[in-house]
Amino acid sequence: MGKIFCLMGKSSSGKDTIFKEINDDKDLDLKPIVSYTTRPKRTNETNGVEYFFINTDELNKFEKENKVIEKRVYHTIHGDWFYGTINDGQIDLNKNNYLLITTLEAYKSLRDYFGDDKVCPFYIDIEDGVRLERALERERKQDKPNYDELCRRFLADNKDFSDENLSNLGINKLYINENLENCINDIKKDILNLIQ
Ligand SMILES: Nc1ncnc2c1ncn2[C@@H]1O[C@H](COP(=O)(O)OP(=O)(O)OP(=O)(O)O)[C@@H](O)[C@H]1O
Repeated sequence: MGKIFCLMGKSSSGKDTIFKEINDDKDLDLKPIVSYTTRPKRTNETNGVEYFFINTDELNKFEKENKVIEKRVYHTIHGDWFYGTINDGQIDLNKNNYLLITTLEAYKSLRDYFGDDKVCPFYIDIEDGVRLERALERERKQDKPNYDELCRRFLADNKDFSDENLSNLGINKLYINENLENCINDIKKDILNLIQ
């Protein structure tokens, strides 16, 4: 039976960067689970790669069809942005192992839905000062940098990913993303052990 590997971490901890490398690794041969969001696409993002970008009507349609495995809402300064995992036919644990970026809440929902032997957490961490610098550098490159949202998310993430929340979910291993290559290698090694 396949497994679902969940990459988690605060904003700008490096999830997207690490996801791309792990996803490209031929030895691991993981299939990506692409989440859905109603937030606007960033300049360098592609629909169906980082996320499927949908509107709230499309999300409501999935709900009516009972296809929403989990969803969360963020009350941003631009209104509510939804993120979620949709049972759209992407996931078949008889055939593949999967990789996705997710939140603690979503990890818990996935674990409840598929079972905790199938859903494995990979929590990425980096010192807050470094994370803020990386977030700012990334935001500056956007067509319309949104520094208010960057600050809101930075503060919100520190609550969402508190030590207490992590320990309540039994997540006690952190993958420190100081040196990208080392962090990726640690994650790859542990995933390989879990799928062999
Ligand atoms: N080890 C690293 N060293 C230096 N820069 C890094 C490292 N890891 C990631 N970055 C850079 O930090 C920024 C944030 O990384 P990334 O976009 O992957 O984070 P994220 O966790 O997916 O963020 P978000 O949840 O906000 O989308 C990017 O510009 C990325 O290139």
